[in-house]
Amino acid sequence: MTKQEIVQQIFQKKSYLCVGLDTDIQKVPKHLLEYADPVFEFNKRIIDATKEYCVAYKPNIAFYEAMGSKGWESLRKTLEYIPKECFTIADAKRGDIGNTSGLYARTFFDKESSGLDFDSVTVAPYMGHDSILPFLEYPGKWVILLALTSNPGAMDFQEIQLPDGDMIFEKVLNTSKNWGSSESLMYVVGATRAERLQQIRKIVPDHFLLIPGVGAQGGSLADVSKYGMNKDCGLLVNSSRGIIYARSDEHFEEAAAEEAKKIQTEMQGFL
Ligand SMILES: O=C(O)c1cc(=O)[nH]c(=O)n1[C@@H]1O[C@H](COP(=O)(O)O)[C@@H](O)[C@H]1O
Repeated sequence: MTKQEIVQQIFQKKSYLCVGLDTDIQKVPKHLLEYADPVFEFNKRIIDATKEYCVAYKPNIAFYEAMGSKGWESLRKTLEYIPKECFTIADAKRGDIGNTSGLYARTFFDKESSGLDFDSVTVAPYMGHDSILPFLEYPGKWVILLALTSNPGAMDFQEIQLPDGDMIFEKVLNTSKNWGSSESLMYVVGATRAERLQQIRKIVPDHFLLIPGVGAQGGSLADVSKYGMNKDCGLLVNSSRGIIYARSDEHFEEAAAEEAKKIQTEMQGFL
């Protein structure tokens, strides 16, 4: 999917919401457990309930991998079910030596090989350019590189100041921004780190940012939008648990729709 198509969808739907499909079999409402594939049944209902309010879906691969081959099949069916206009993110946080990264890229981007055809994959920057470039060889696909993450452990490395004055997350942005372009590379910045967004926008004014951490992790949509938005919007803000587990009984779809709509309405005001 092209940047222009993403931007068009954002302004059409007046939303930059990404719904995180972090589907935990232990949290799937009981009445769905009688189906052959409860994870897919849950996702299908969540997608139907939220597709009007969001522009992207992000299944976190851990939830599917943990279920073995059954989980991969639920993931494949879920990806097929997501409406074509929605941007899809494989949140896999991959990255390895070049030839291995090539296989990870094939896993998420090459339908003939794996059955999966995501628009993008999250990648860790630690191993450097040759771990990222194999993902960028797929035309029309995106790498979403971790820059400043939402978790407390982000402080362990990402904000260490280097002798040239850059913090490590700034070095990641400065070094990687020319590996691809703003048409193929996005960055992850946690919503809990909104105070850094102005600084980040000085380095990557045009790139899209994937911002997880509103909802369950307590990040502020208002702050993220105020400091992170650019002329194209430039933001995809993710909420997973806050939407998909808004209720855990047979009314979970209505509750998910309500939560997604609430966020979309707020977003409309910021666009
Ligand atoms: O790459 C991510 O999506 C990610 C990066 C980050 O810094 N923090 C973060 O929470 N995430 C992911 O975003 C989702 C957040 O889920 P909720 O906290 O339930 O909304 C999870 O799938 C996380 O793995």
